[in-house]
Formats: sequence, C-alpha cells, structure tokens
Amino acid sequence: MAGSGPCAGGGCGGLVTAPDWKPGRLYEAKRVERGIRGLFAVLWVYRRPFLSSLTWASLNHVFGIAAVTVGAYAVALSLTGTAAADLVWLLIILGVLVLGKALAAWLESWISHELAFRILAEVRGWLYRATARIAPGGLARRRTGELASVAMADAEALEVFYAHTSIYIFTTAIVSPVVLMALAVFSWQAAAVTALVLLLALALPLVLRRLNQASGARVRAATADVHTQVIEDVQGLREILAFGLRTRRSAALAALGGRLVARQQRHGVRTGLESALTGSIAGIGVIVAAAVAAQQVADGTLDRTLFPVVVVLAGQSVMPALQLLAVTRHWGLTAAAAERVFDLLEEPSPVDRSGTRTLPEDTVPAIEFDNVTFGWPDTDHPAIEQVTFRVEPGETVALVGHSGAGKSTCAALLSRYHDPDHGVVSVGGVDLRELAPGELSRVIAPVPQDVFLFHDTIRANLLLGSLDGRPVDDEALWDVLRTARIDELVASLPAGLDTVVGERGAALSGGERQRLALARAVLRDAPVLVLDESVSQLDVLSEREVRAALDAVRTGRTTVVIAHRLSTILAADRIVLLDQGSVVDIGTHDELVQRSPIYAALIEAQVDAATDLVSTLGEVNPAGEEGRAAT
Ligand SMILES: Nc1ncnc2c1ncn2[C@@H]1O[C@H](COP(=O)(O)OP(=O)(O)OP(=O)(O)O)[C@@H](O)[C@H]1O
Repeated sequence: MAGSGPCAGGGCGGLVTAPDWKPGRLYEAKRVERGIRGLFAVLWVYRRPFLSSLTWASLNHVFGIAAVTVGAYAVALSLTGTAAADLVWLLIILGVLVLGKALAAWLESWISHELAFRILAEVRGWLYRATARIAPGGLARRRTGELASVAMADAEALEVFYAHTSIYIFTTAIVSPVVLMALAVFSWQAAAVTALVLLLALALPLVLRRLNQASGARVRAATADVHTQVIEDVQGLREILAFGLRTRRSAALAALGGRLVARQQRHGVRTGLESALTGSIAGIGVIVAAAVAAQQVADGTLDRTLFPVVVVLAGQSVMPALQLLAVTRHWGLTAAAAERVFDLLEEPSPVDRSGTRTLPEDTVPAIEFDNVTFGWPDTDHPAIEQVTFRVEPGETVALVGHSGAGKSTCAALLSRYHDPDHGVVSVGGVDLRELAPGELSRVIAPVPQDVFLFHDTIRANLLLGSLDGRPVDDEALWDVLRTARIDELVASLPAGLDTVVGERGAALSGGERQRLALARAVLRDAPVLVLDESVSQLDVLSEREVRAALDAVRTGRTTVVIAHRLSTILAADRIVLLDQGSVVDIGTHDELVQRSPIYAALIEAQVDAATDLVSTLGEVNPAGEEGRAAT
C-alpha cells in the first residue's frame, strides 16, 4: 500500500508511524469519553494525511455548492430574458466546477479510505502488542473469543469513523459557516433562520449521545458474545461431538444470535428515527429560509434573480451537516467499539518490565524463592505463602504436592506471569523484577504441560526457540532433536524437518509434542529449565522416551520440574514438598520417605496406582508376561 495511491510519498506515505500505542496530545483532554478521545488521539498521529483528505473533502463541497449556485443563477438569468450567448461564460465556469468537484470527490474518497485502512492496520498491530504485553497473566480474565472480537470486529468498526465521520465533522465545521456567510451577503434573514435550524439539528444527536452510546454498547457486547461462543465452539468441537452437545450448543448460539438481532433492531429503529428527525428539521429550515427570501422578493428587498441563489445556498449550507447526521447513526456503535479497543490498549501489564539488569552469559545460575507469598487476581487467599527454597546451579529440583498445593503457581512466578505480593524470586541472585525484558526469556526456558505448536513445519516450530530469530542451520536443528530424543521420529517422517505438525501439533502424540518442546528449549540454550510435567497419561514407551529426553536436556542446566510421576520425582536431586501453598519439607526422596507422612502418602498413592495398573493389565492379558518372556 505504501508505494501507490495519493497516500504514497508525500501523502499517507509520510505518515507518522506509531510503533506502539502512545496516547496523543488530544488524548489528555478529559472532557469527552475515553473511547472518543482515543479516536481523536489516533487521528492526531495521522494529522497530515487527514488534513489532506479534509482539504479535498472541503473542496468537494465548495465546488459542488458553487456549481449549484452558478447553475441556479444561470437559470434565473435566462428566465429574466438574458440572451443565451451571454450565459456561455457561466456555463464554462459551471463545467470547470463540476470537473473540479469530481476530482476532489475522487481524491477525498481515495485518501480517506486509504487513511482509514492504514489506521485499522496500525490499531490491529497495537492491539496485538498490547495483548502480548499483558499476556499471559493479564489475559486470564478475558476469553479468547472476546479478545478476537475486539481485535477484529471492534477494530473494523472504527473504519466508519476514520473514513467518514471524522471528515464530516470537520467539513460541517468549515463549509457550513462559509456557505452561511455567503448566504448572509444576499439575505442575512435567511442565513439566520438556516443557522438556527442547523444548530438545532446538530444539537439533537449531541443531546441523545449517551442514549445512542448505551444502545451501541449493548449491540457491541452482544456481537462479542456471539463471536466468543463461535470461537469457543470451534475450539471445543471435539468435546461437543463427544458429549452429544451439538443441539444444546446450537440452541445457545441461536439464543445469542437472537439477542444480537433484537438489540440491532432496537438500535436501528432508534437511530433511524433520530436521523429522520434531524433530517426533517434541516429540511424544514431550508423551506423556512426560502419563505423568508420569497417575502423579501415580495417586499422588494431582494432581487428576484437572487431568489434561487438564496434557496440553493440555504440548502447547500445544511448538506455537510446532513452527511454528518447520516453517519452519526453509527456513532453509538463506533464509540462503544472504541471504548473496547482502548480498554485493551491501556490495560496495565501485570508486571513492570522496566528492569535493566542482565546475567553473565555462559553461567548456570541458581534459582531462589525467598519468603514468597502470592495470591491470584480476584481471589481472597494466597495460592502460596512464605515459600522459600533454593535450586543450586545445575541441580534438578522436583516440586511435589497434592493438586492445588501451589506447584504451577511457583512455575508461573518463575516465568514472571505475575510478580509475588511479598518476597523475592531470583535467578543468579537477581530479582526477576530487575531483569531486562529480553533477559528472562534468554535465561529461563519454560516447557509447559500443554505444549503449543503452530500449524507449521517442525523446522518452523523449532526455530521459535532460536534467540532473537537468529538463523540456525539444519545440523544444529538435528543436534537439538537428538538431545531431545526425537531425531529418529523426525527422520522417519516423509518430509523430515519440513513436515507440517497440524493445528496445535495434532499430527504428533503427547509425548512427541513434549519432546519437540524440549528440543525447542535446548535450541534456546537457556541455562534454566522450568518443566511442567504433563499429567495426562503417556504410554510406558512414550514416558520412557520423554524421561530420557529430559535427563539429557537437564544436564548442565538448573531445572525446576513440576513432577506428577514417580519416575520424575525419583530422578530429581532434591524434592520440595508443597502442601496448601506452603513448603512443608525439602530433601531427597529417601529423606522425605523417612520423615514426611504427607510425602509418604503421596508416594504410596503413586505406587498403588502403578500396582492397580499392573494388576489390570494382568487381568486383561494374563499370559502377557509369559508371552513376552518366551519371545
Ligand atoms: N489462574 C488462576 N487463577 C486463580 N486461581 C488460581 C489460578 N491458578 C491456580 N489457582 C489457585 O491457586 C492454588 C494453587 O494452584 P496450583 O495450580 O498452583 O496448584 P498445583 O499444585 O499446581 O495443582 P495441580 O497439580 O492440580 O496443577 C489453587 O487454589 C488454585 O485454585
């Protein structure tokens, strides 16, 4: 887009590009609602192309009004007996004005739409960066569908404002007074009547603004609900089919759709009525102005050849306002969409990222929780309380405890999804809050339970681990695959590294996804690994492979693993035992078995589960062992 059109080069190409959302000067004005202030603040950023668009829009009006006025004057002259030859010069002027109007209309439409689409693209970029800034901690309260609705539908709804409303506001403010002044030259009485009626017509939407915005907000909220449910239903399609929920979910979606239609209808009827009313007021004003002018002609205070000119000018002075009033129908929706967009843009990050400290490269740091207390937002009790433990450089520590003990909360604090309410989490002796933004991801590689793989090739998914997107050759990729014990599988795939893994890695098994995630972490070469072990059952072979991969990957790294399986617990150097958010013991497996009844109970439960599994397998296939022994 940058290379073509009137926006290229000196036009929109010369735009001030805003790398991140920074409220403009106009934004500081507190008199108007935040969403609307935000809209104008963005316009301030793009003031140069906007001014260009506004100039062409004003010229479009001026040429149009002049053309109609000249035409009306020519008609009046011909009716009063002026020879056709004497009207030629008027017709030439008329032709020039008509051509000028066409050119101005074309340029106005071109620039204003290109400007609007550029702004929408920029707003989408800002929204994306805002989402990344507050993620993942700040996103917990928002549903994916709602976010998608803001980023797509609400952002899209701003187009009307940037391509039309903003221009019409200014053309009304510029053109109408100029035309009224021209009208006053011929009849100040007609000008006064028209001005009064114009103010009345414009005041109505302003007076009803709050009503309009409230009904617009209801429509946008209902739209977001529909989007959210559609996206959730697509994401949860497997569960919907598996549990036979199709009819129930369709009915719920239909109900949401019905509510949206009802709200849109009410909004449409209300705003339509408002438009009709304001249009009628303006129309009646022109009729009254014409009546005033007719009386002046009858009194002899206005030349009869100027009567059509007065009527035309009165009509044309309200034209920009009528255009504006036509789009103010959308105002409530635009304002509500803007409110939602700026809500997200300005949502504060749950963590302050202004730290500047770095850690020396090529060192393996220790991890320390020092008296850490943290409660999740919107909860009334801490998830972990006064947690203190240290993981020495190169050591593997397993966090162990019943469900809800606080293991994942510790991992979330280590990845800085949130900051502790009290106490300090540090790496290499540096409080995580003091680390420079990129440093945390250089030093700590998280391997989550629900590994996310993009619908892309194995190579592309692996390269996500490359620091700052540095190029990595195939040999290095095979090395990390070997370390994570997944090289043989990748080599056996028809397209090798170029095999597409499917949406969310659907073409791979749970164990393979985890090993790929481990390979990605190895590629990052972060000295600290935080692994949230999958709770879902892997088959014995997969578990063994993941186990071997983890053993290889954790060598030479400080590793914190949220352990759910006995084999992982046994492989750790030390164990931190959590219970109800507190550390109740720290030690080796042997030490804890000896002295901690909670730990002993946990291990017993694991052993019982394993025994149950073995006996179930025995019942299903009593000859299995012998059969295998014989082969
Ligand atoms: N995102 C969240 N928002 C609110 N509360 C949360 C959130 N995540 C965890 N909690 C709460 O914090 C407490 C500790 O949960 P946490 O997930 O850390 O335990 P866990 O030991 O990892 O459990 P599990 O083994 O079941 O994953 C629980 O009371 C849980 O309900």
